[in-house]
Amino acid sequence: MAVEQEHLDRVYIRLEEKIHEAEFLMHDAARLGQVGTPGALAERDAQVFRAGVHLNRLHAEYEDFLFGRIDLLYGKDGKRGPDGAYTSVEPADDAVRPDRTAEIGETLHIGRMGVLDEEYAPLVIDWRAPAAAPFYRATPVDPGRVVRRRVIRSKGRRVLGVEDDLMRPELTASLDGRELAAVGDGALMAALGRSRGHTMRDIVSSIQAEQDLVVRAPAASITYVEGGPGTGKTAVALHRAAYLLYQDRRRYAGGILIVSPTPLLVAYTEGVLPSLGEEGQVAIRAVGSLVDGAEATVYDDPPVARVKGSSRMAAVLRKAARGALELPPAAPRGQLAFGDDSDDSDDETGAGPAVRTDLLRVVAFGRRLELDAAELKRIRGTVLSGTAPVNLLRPRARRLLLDALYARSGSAGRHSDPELAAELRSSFDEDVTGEDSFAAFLDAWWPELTPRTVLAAMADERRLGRWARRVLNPGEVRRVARSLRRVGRDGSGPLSVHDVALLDELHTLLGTPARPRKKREYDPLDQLTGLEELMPSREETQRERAERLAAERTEYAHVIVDEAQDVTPMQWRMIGRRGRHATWTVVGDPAQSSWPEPEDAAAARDEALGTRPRRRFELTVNYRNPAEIARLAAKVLARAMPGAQSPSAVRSTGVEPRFAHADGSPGAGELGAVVRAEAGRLLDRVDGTVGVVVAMDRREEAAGWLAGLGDRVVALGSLEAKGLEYDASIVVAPAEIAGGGEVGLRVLYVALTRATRELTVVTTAADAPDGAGVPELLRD
Ligand SMILES: Nc1ncnc2c1ncn2[C@@H]1O[C@H](COP(=O)(O)OP(=O)(O)OP(=O)(O)O)[C@@H](O)[C@H]1O
Repeated sequence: MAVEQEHLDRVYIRLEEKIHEAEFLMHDAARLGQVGTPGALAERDAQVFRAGVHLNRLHAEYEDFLFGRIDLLYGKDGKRGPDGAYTSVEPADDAVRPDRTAEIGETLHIGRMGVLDEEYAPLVIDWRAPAAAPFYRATPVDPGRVVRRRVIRSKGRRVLGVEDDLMRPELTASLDGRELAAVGDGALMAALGRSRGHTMRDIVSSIQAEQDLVVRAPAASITYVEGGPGTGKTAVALHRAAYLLYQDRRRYAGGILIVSPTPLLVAYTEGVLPSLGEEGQVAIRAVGSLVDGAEATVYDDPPVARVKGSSRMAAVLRKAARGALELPPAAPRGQLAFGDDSDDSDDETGAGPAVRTDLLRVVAFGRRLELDAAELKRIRGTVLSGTAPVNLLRPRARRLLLDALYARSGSAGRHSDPELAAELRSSFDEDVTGEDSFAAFLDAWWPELTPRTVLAAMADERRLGRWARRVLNPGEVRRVARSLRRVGRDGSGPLSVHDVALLDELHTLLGTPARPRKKREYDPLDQLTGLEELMPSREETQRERAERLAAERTEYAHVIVDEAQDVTPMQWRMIGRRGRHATWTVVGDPAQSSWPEPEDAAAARDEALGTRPRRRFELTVNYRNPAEIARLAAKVLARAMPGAQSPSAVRSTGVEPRFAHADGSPGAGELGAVVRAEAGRLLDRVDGTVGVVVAMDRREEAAGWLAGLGDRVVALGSLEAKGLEYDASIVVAPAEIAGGGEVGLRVLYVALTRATRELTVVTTAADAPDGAGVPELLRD
């Protein structure tokens, strides 16, 4: 420990120097700004940005900066990489002497960022650098050059402990003339046993070999990862984002999108790796928040979700996008820009006096001209025969209306000279389009449609029935229409996760019409130097800038999909549009899928991912659940997916899951009272969090049961539990969560695999517990 403490002291001295350097650069930049030439300003801007990023990174990674060390044999060749470390993976032929003794040729410390000393020798190697890979990859079976791997636990500037693993225990190796010793008994167990808080912790010090292969897989194609609960899929996906950014910052300046199933999981994982947030390249978004300005806040019932998520909806929406042109003019057709209703307050909402759309009447060249309903229908049909987005077809519709009016006017054949004819035509057009009635007609007859208004229009069952003819059955139409009443006539009401994917599809079908650019606020400085463009506004912090950059992006260079087994076909289409030119990492577990039609989803996924080659990986070890909990969960897995392999749990706590029964008797036997008592018990037994998982329709009730127990305990619906973890969990009424179907069993499997230490199952009569309290679903 003293040896590592000494090294850590040197590292922190160097870090402080680097922080001062970055601060100095920022001040220096401020002086540059006073010179005032555009060149100096641009340079200043870049310098401030770079120094700011660097400073942020130093501050963000400051805690527990150093966490590992490897002692290596001499390499095959003497080549060194840019970080000063030898590059060879294999030991030199004579590195091990015939008597099984060896000399340590190189010692590397691994940390959150690379740090060089004054002589440019590596003090710390960045965990994402190639030279750090052996720290994660080496195993006694395949040690490469690694003789000893050491995990260093520190808090701030103090080394708290070291844990060694010998990768070549058969060797007697020496370092600086002294024999290499091994201390402690493994770092992984220490990491796994720690209690959980409300946010996830990174695993940089203990990434395992099978996980490291995924983290560092080349990004040229699609990286496809499957693994059971707790195998580290989410953790690995996040570390992979950090790795990709480190490895090729320029390429991923195009952005990395991480799609997560719920806002709860986003909140849980967002802060894992500070280096992810720093330059706005990485956006972690819930699948219900992928469309700007739309935020899913409600859940659809499973039968509704099943229709809305199905790829059949794409056909319905195609019809709806076109059919919505025929909405009665009195219907609200706000000019809400897609996903942004903030800057259009002065626009019409269309609620004014109704304009007839079955007759166009104008006066041009002194004559009254009319197009009747049949003619208008023909014109609309011609325009819609194209495949372009509906809103972008409006100029064409306008042109065809003018053509038809011109033909009616009898002016068409008046001039044989083409130039004169063209002149006549253009003055005719001017005459017509200058009339308010023409503009009003066009607005009513070919309104600018927004995704929200079309979605709102689908709440009318008869109308939706027309649009969904031969695609949805009447029962499905009724259910979907009914659920959409929630979004209100103008579409501004609450949305479900599935509605958001529909909005995105509609956005594609409707298109965003070109708008005149918004005038910028007048700034006298603009005219002098173009300063506004060059300067990050002084009030905007690094973080805000990052968030703004992320928000403005609509396509990404790499897309990571977490919990991919739950992504519906319509969601795959939405996510696919954000990664048309991207490479992908897709992680999931079919055994945890709450989506009932896997084939439909697989087809949509393949469409989104395209034909790029896929590299498949499997994670096989459960790092979350102790064996006692994993064994119980495996029983549900056997019912949900007969023959599926459960991941093996790495540790055991000796504490078996507990069963408590609520028999419905007043007082202590009532469900709420039993759950509350069990929650209280678990809060006493663990230091960290307790999650109480209930069927979706019991969420509010459950929150009431736990009132006053503090913020270490939370109630959540079974679909919200996805991806989360707690020190202890209570699964309430398994039969209710499973709800009688195969999908429900998979949801129950998710619920049972959330705890890192203790699990309590509370049963009701519907669970038919046996003499030992074990419910039917959890018996062999
Ligand atoms: N190598 C590791 N070292 C330490 N902890 C790890 C390691 N791998 C995973 N873990 C921990 O195990 C837990 C489960 O990881 P994670 O949530 O990424 O699993 P998952 O496969 O996404 O699970 P689920 O399918 O249930 O969502 C987390 O607390 C994570 O930090």
